[in-house]
Order: sequence, then C-alpha cells, then structure tokens
Amino acid sequence: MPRQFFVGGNFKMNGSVEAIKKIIGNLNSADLDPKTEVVIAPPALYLLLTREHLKPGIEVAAQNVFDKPNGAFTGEISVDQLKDSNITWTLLGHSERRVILQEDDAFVASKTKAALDGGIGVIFCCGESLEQRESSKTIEVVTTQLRAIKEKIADWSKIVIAYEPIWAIGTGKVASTEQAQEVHAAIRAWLKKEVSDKVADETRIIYGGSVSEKNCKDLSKQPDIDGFLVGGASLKPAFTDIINSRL
Ligand SMILES: O=C(CO)COP(=O)(O)O
Repeated sequence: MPRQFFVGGNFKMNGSVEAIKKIIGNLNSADLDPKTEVVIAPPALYLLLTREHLKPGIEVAAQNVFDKPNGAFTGEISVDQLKDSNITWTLLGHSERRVILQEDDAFVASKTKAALDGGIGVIFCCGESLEQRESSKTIEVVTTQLRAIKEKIADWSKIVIAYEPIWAIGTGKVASTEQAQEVHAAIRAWLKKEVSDKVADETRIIYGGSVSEKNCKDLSKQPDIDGFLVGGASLKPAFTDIINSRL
C-alpha cells in the first residue's frame, strides 16, 4: 500500500480571527488533491473556531498538548480537551519548543505517549541544528530524538514523523532534495532496524523547513518524502499549491 501524502500547516503564533477565517475560506473553496491528507495547526486560541468553520475532511491539530489528564496546570491543554473539541492531531517536539521553551526528549516523549494513548495523532518533529549538521551529527541527533519516543510507545500507526532541520526553518534555506531524501531514508532505515518492517513501510516521514510552492514539487518526488510540514507558506494562498504538489 502506498503511503498517503500528508501536508500539515503550522501557523505558529500567527493570525487573528479575521486572518484565520480567510485562510479557512481559501482552503474550503480550493480544489484539493483528494489523495492528500491535510491537517492545519492554528494557535490554541483559534482551534475551536477553525474546527467550526473548516470543511470536513481537513483535520485540525494543536501545536502542543500536556501529558496530564487535568488539574492545576495553568496554561496547559489536555488530550481529552482536544478530543472534546474534535481536534484530532497535535504537533509535538517542534524545535521552537525544544530550543526556546527547553523541552527535552523525555518530556516530548511523555506528551507523545499521552496523546497516542488518548487517541490523538502526533506529528512528531525532529531535526538537527546547523552546528550539528556541520559536525556530521544529523542522523545521530534525529535517531536519539526518535529513540526517546520508541521507548515509550508501542503503536506507531498514529505517528507522522516530521524531519525539520533547524537551519532550514523560517530561513528560506530549504534542504536540497538530496539532503532531505538522505535523512528521510536514514529515518526509515532506523525504523526498520529498531521497530519493524511494517512500521518502516507505513509511517509517513514529512519534510519541514522553508517549503514553498516553488520547491515542493521536486521534494515531493523523492521516494521517502511523504509530505510536508509547512510554516510561513501555510498562511498564504499558495499553501493549496503545496497541498497539490503531487498533482
Ligand atoms: O517549522 C516549520 C513547520 O513546523 C517550518 O517553518 P517554515 O516553513 O516557515 O520554514
């Protein structure tokens, strides 16, 4: 079975009621490739509004979720609260949270387990810094991040792995098709060795970092690139061209 192409839009801390309604209007009226799974992640404040206005068939993701079921955790949102609001996915492990908010592998893994146990899909982000790439540590860094979740979870069916090299995020410096394909293939080889042939075959590995309507087609032709996690360009009308990159 070929893996279904997957495109996520990570709005990060951008947007307003008006701007997000406009993006939703664009998506609702666009002709989107029915073979591509689309998930958008607005800021938490706009999750419900997004779910209410977005057409069925496009899913909504939180940008984060907490690993405790409820209680005195000011500022956090639980898996059950997401489910109660028909939010079916969450991003986890984004480098902006790892770096700026100092989330470590163990915390990201704990949140991944909580989301999966509760039935929410996880777009699990991993990737290296420029310094790590320049010292040839890319595969080691990425597999260490993956190993932290492997130790906590048994079922990989609701995980999408997003490879997002930090040096390519928001910089306009996209990884070359060869650089991205090389890391995606290494992640798949790691899954085969450390998890199973089936998980390696079935898990979507998507690329994120300065994806645009201009570079998406070439990237989408690589055998181990199963889609994209798009930041800046997901706020623009051209996001639909990225969703349709395999057409
Ligand atoms: O971080 C990203 C998606 O999660 C990528 O962001 P950009 O597409 O803006 O580089």
